[in-house]
Amino acid sequence: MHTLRQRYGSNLIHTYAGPAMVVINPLSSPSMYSEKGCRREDTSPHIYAVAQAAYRSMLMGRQDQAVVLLGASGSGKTTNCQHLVQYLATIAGSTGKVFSAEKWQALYTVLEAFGNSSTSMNGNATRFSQIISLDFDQAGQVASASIQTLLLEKLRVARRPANEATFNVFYYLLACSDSALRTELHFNHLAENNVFGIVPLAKPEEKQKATQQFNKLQAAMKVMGISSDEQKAFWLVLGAIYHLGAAGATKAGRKQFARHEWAQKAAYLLGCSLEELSSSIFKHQPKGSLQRSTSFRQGMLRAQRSPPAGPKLTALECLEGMAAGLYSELFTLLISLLNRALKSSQHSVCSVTVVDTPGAQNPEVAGQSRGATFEELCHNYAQERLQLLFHQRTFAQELERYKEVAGTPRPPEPPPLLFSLLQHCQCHPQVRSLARTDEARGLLWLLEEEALQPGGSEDTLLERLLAYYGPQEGGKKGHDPLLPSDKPRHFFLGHSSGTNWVHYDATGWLNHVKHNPATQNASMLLQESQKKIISSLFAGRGSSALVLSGSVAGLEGGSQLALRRATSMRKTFTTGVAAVKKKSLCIQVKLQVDALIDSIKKSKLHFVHCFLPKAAGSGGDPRGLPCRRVSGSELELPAEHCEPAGLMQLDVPLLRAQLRGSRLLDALRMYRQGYPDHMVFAEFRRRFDVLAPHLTKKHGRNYIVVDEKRVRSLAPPHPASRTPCPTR
Ligand SMILES: Nc1ncnc2c1ncn2[C@@H]1O[C@H](COP(=O)(O)OP(=O)(O)OP(=O)(O)O)[C@@H](O)[C@H]1O
Repeated sequence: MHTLRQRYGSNLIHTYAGPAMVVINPLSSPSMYSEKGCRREDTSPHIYAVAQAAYRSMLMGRQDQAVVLLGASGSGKTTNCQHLVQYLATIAGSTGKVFSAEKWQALYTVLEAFGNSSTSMNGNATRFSQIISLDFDQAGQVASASIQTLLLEKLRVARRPANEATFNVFYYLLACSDSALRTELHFNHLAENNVFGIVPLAKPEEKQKATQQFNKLQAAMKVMGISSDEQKAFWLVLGAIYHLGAAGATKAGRKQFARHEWAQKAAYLLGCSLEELSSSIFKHQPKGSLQRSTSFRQGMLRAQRSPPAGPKLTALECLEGMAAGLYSELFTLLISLLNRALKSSQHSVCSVTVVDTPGAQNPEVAGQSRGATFEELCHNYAQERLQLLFHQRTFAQELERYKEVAGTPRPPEPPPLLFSLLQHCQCHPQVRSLARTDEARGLLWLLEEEALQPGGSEDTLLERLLAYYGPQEGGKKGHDPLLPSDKPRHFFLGHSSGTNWVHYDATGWLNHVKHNPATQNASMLLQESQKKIISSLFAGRGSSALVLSGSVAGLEGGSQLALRRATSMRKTFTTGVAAVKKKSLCIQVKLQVDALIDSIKKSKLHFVHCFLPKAAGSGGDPRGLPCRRVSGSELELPAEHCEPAGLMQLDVPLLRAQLRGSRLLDALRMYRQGYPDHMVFAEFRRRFDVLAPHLTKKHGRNYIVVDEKRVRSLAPPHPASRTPCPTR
């Protein structure tokens, strides 16, 4: 370890913690870990070491492996994933050399363009969950690969929190320097207003960078085998979404476009008439004058027969639904084209899967005064479920083992997780009615019920939620996972075992989760396009099993192993609750996370915890922060290598909260009792003591005692102590 630090400077503060690993900075050279078969204890704790451990375990046991990355938004999960995949591909090599480093780089360039955007917590945040699987042959070489994506934040294309951006690709396209393409997309004259907030970058240097990014994206798509005609189809649909935003929608009276000239451009790019476009967005039904294909008309008739329940959607919500639908279709197509480039007919025996989801979201950590959105709730829910998986593998299974070892003290059970509050439903899905009951259902279920109830509102939703899970009279203080806020339709949820209190704003959630027919009509519009380059790409997609309720992409299955994974995911969507409720948007969120968990739970799991060293601050780009990552040597190097101000950049309470929320100390206690490996523990303590030197003291040689009272007093304040709660 010492040698590595001398060679690579400011890179290492990773440590093993029993079955999991902490990574605060992943940058290092693959050559350090170049031997395929190194044992874990021979290598320094590092993201490459995780990759190597998974690879080695797969080779030795012929068992599928999965690496799951956990942590807050901006803590470096995606960056670590990229290092991990690139490293695996490099050390394993590939059959017939079909997977070059250039190909992996191209894959990530394309994914980042279409799936990332700048948020208050991360200047390049991933807005979808991805499962990347590398399938290996008998000789341990990469034979094939595949990607599945879920939980795409598709509404971001039309609506998002103030000061946040839409998907990167829009800025790249708006800055493209190809004049023929600009003319074709009607980009020579841009609108002054855009209801989706899609506007070109203002600063010349940003514009120039976006132009370069667009060229890079085109090159990457080419590397991934996406032809220029296929690329053109992408630009046309993205251009149409931009023009729909410029067209806007009426605020009152008849639902229609506010500016028809821009809607006309959108219709032209999509290859349909203005009337067809307007009908599919606002009327959801055909007019007698629609002359086109019967299937288009039949689809509209289907929509007419099953009108959405509850209060009507506004014209703007219909328009947003169409934009989100178009983008979701485009993203699904993209993933399927990427899989086309990754698949091969080579026989594979085992796989290593890497799971990257958007990190835990908390606008307050980024200095934002707004409440968190429904999308942020979904990402936090996925993080809670992955944490639960960590909990099950780290604690539940270990506790079982302890029971078998006589005389071994039983380690404390960690506190319950929040996830049950979010998804809980006790009754059988087949017989569950949608009528309100006194049953303590989870937030996602309650949200769905209230959205379908006449008179349902965010207020009734919160009333019920607080009645089931809020503070009770005589209940233990400080143990409630849910707290009321003094702002209407706001509430607090204590994520990560109460170490990350998120203030949510439920305003508009009911309409948000309502069935929006315009979103579904998007796929039909693309399939029926008069532009062949569009219709040929999308034709047949709606009826095929490529998309599950528009939520999971990449289920084509190129290899045998990929087919197996796809089958497992499909099963999640067709059995139990899913069979009855897969059309419900709220339940879909749960099903998507179920599918994600199901796809990896049979594998041997490796967890990587990534920590954010410092909050992004008030709306700033975290990449611009001077001391972006904590590194071992920043903490330990002599003064000439380490600016004292650098140390001041560490947000120690934030780091402590993440450390507690990750349950790593619990895991360590368990690990110490189960596997007394003095070296590992001593190393962990040496590195992390700096975060809480006064919280730990040594008993005997190597036993850690955490003063829980003191830890609690140093943790971020409980929201109840900051906000007066009138209902308490
Ligand atoms: N070790 C590192 N050193 C310096 N910068 C880093 C490091 N790791 C990541 N970054 C930068 O920090 C930013 C956030 O990283 P990344 O996008 O990987 O985080 P994330 O956890 O995946 O976030 P999200 O959950 O929002 O997608 C990126 O711009 C990345 O370039």
